[in-house]
Amino acid sequence: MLSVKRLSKEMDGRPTLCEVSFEIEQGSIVGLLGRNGAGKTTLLRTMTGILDPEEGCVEFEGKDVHRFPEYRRQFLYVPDSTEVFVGYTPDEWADFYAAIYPAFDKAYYGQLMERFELPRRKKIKHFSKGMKALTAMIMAFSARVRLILLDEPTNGLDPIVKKQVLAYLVEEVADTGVSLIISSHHLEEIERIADTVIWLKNGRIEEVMVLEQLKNSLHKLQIVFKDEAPAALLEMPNVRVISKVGRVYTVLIEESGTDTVRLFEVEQPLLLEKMPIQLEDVYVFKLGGERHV
Ligand SMILES: Nc1ncnc2c1ncn2[C@@H]1O[C@H](COP(=O)(O)OP(=O)(O)OP(=O)(O)O)[C@@H](O)[C@H]1O
Repeated sequence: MLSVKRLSKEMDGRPTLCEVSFEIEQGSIVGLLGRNGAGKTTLLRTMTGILDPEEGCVEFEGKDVHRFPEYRRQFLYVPDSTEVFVGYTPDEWADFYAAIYPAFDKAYYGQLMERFELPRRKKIKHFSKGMKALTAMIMAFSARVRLILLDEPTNGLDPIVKKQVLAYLVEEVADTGVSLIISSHHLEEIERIADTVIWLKNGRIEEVMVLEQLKNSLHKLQIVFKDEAPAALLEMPNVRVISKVGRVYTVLIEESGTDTVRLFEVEQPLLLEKMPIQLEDVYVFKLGGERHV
């Protein structure tokens, strides 16, 4: 549906995005992860046409969105702040979007505002941070676009509102087939909802991971050996020891079957427990140790 092709962008003369390429399929949720300054916002702003790339392009169903701006009406960028709209009421914001996005669904907008108990005629500047974030998302989903780009949508939200927002995002994707790209620093949030994760580092894609596929090819074991730990097993190329606390080893094993896991069982350890795989484990295994974004 959307292809980002070798996108490069400079900010203030400094390379900020370098040859970034990936695809987004209909109905998918893509997590965009990276540390502060990795280039996430610049990528989202370049994808939506707010910024022009130096090199490369963004194609929506084969059309270059920088050359054919009308295709940008098929997607919508939700920045991490709603400052632009603080002087508006939600109803005025909805009118503004309805003028830009031809499929804006006013009835749906009304339903969602009611569901989340948000006032429609109060100025946004009097809203709390959580209310502002929810309103921005409601506007985006009411626009009935094909792709929504969310820049740190859960930033500053309390845990209850955060949970509500994440559940709502998944529900929208399931109901409408809209695609989402969500930038975040939070592995644990993204892993709950994304099907693909893109790691951005210094403006470059470090890794694109299809989560289900990866989680199925990785095993995590907690093991306590009877005697000496078998070095030959722990040093196998598809095995990585991620921690050793006393005699307790936590290891990751990459394989689609269970042959290596069996080799550990043959050792008859005192304890061998299979643990659930988390996105952080995938990151540690693939990218080696740098655990925090
Ligand atoms: N308007 C701008 N003018 C100059 N440099 C900029 C501008 N916007 C971003 N940059 C630079 O581009 C780099 C990437 O910034 P960007 O905001 O895209 O990163 P990010 O991954 O979204 O970071 P964060 O997680 O902190 O929001 C940074 O080095 C930043 O200083």
